[in-house]
Amino acid sequence: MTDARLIDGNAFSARLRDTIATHVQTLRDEHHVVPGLAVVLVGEDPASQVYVRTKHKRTVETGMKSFEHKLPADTPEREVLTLIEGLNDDPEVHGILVQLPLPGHIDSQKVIEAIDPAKDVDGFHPVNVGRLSAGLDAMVPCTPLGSLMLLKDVLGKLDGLDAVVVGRSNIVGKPMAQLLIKESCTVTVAHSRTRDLPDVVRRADIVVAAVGRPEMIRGDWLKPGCTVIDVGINRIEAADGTKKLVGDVNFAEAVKVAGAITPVPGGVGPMTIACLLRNTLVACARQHRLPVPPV
Ligand SMILES: Nc1nc(=O)c2c([nH]1)NC[C@@H]1CN(c3ccc(C(=O)N[C@@H](CCC(=O)O)C(=O)O)cc3)C=[N+]21
Ligand SMILES: [Mg+2]
Repeated sequence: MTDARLIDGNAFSARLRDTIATHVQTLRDEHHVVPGLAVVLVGEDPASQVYVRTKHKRTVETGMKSFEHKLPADTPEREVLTLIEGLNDDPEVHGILVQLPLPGHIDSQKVIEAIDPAKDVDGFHPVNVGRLSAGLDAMVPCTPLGSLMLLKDVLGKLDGLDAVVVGRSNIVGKPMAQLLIKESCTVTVAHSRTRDLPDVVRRADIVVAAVGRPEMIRGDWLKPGCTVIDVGINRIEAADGTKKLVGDVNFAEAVKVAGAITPVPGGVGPMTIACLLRNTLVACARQHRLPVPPV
């Protein structure tokens, strides 16, 4: 069999960012409104610093305003909550993202619930979680939204397909399952306690891997021709001592069996950031009661 088609998240996200930039320009020219995204980073986690820098760069490139708030690791929880209250009230800020994970002394759920649901571009606030599960207009979490865009690009209509989501996190697994249900897939959510996981995965036309375990999903777990979305981003040490980035899927094996697969890096990661910009644009249009651009 020929190798799987590579799903190019870099190229897809670049096109999406171009489309978003066009709508940002229109908002500016016709309505004198500039979408603004505030990113809050607490502490100095090196991976988080890289992500926040990339988000800032992409936000500015797209023509939006970027407001970065970098706080020391020992910032008291109440100071973070006060900052969020200020951002909620700031008319220049349409989207608020608090980079996770937060330091251990801060209750992440409390911080998430302090964000105005209309500005919750991560889609983590319980109001947005509930709205998504009820099939209402919601801010949809960026990684699942980007994953769905890639799936629709590869497969067209998804209805009737068997989808297995491996991982049940609030950030990826659960919202991914909601989106796939909405697309009329038959959805299974597997996790660490699932029995006979390889057999469960083998039934899937669509596999979404979001477990955070490097290369856990093996090639012989896959139905030939299936579509694999690898959400994992794991930094591991290769045999020769160098650091490398791998997903939750054993790519070398999976590429021989799957019909299409996302690489790591260059798959879902860049889609997450493009969807963050998309959500900020949508949030801005809604807050100004303007038509929501079709992105
Ligand atoms: N409130 C919050 N919202 C998030 O959306 C959020 C978060 N916290 N905490 C951390 C995770 C992770 N995340 C990524 C974003 C971009 C890439 C990305 O651009 N990856 C590139 C480069 C990877 C690299 O070189 O490190 C790629 O996969 O090709 C990856 C991961 C957003 N997250
Ligand atoms: Mg915590």
